[in-house]
Amino acid sequence: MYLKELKLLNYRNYDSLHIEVHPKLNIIVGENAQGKTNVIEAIYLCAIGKSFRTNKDQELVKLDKKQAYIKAILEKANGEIEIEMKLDKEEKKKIKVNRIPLIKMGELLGNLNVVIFSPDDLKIIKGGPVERRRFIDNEICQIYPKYYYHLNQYNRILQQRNKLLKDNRGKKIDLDIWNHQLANVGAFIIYNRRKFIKRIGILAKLMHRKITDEIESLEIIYDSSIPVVEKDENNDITEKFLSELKRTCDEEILKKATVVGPHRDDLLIKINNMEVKNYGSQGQQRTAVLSLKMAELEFIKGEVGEYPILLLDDVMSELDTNRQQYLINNLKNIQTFITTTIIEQLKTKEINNRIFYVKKGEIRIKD
Ligand SMILES: Nc1ncnc2c1ncn2[C@@H]1O[C@H](COP(=O)(O)OP(=O)(O)OP(=O)(O)O)[C@@H](O)[C@H]1O
Repeated sequence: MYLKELKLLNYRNYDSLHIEVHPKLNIIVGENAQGKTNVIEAIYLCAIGKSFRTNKDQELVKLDKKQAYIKAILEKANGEIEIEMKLDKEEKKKIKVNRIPLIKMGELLGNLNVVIFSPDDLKIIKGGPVERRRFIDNEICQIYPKYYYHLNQYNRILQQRNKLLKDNRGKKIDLDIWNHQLANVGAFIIYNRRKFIKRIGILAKLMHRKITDEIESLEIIYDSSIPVVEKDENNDITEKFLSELKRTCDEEILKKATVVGPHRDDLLIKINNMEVKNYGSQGQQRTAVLSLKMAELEFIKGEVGEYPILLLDDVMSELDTNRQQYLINNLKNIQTFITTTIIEQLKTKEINNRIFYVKKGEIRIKD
């Protein structure tokens, strides 16, 4: 799949923008704070329905305006798709796909697939478990909308269950109905996360071996708070989840919160058997993220039959020449958007590309 056109009105620092983009490589160049990431963000928004920088839609609307509008036209194997989004400072955003208004946000997922790689992604390695859970959930939601609905449902049940634990101030309460609901939906989440991590883990291991000339072995393991084993199906996980809830009931009354479940799970990321978070050098941490991102591209291709669009926000300068070259060499069939402050750094001569020069929310094109 690839993006053909992007239109923005009153979006961030853009009054009005209409660009036709290159099916392969698009380089967005400009000094700091000119509007490069804003373009990437608008594309991401059309894929996921929310920004990767903020949860507040009103921040996306130009400061002195009430509404913003985004239109993206894409080409996919089975035809053209038009995604339109209206953002309002006072109302919920409205989305149309091929001119049909969407009723639920989840309906947007799967129309446009993207993989984003920005300096913030180092948080997948260095940040807390919440960052790693966010990474897994975002990826699975993109290709499996049913997961998105289950995740929302799990969070609602969890919130209500935690509220009951809080309101009861340390007294014993009967949570049986809640336990069954939580375990059922939670098992679906754990099952799918493990399946995803297993697949992406194999791909990332391959990528990492190639990038490091066979020197390093990358391993990614789903570390669940429920003692699941390889062969466990959904039902087995539900049973184990229920018995863990029983086992931890005194602890949760004391802590007034649910202490086991997918909301407490994590990922272990290891290089040559050592956790990268604690023992990896900066370079190893960056390479591990690069391997993960390359794996995501292949994973989505395997799932949906087409490569997603790759958004590289300000990461080229963070990679050494070898890593940059590896990345560029592997992008030949993938539409890519790169933001950079210095065009000279990019050695992309062998690939057809279009260069966009950004200055104060205006874009000039050079082919
Ligand atoms: N809602 C808004 N209304 C008007 N301007 C905005 C809004 N949100 C952000 N901006 C402006 O957009 C600019 C930042 O754009 P962007 O994040 O795309 O920068 P960039 O070119 O990627 O910069 P850098 O190289 O520093 O990452 C800033 O000048 C900021 O003031």
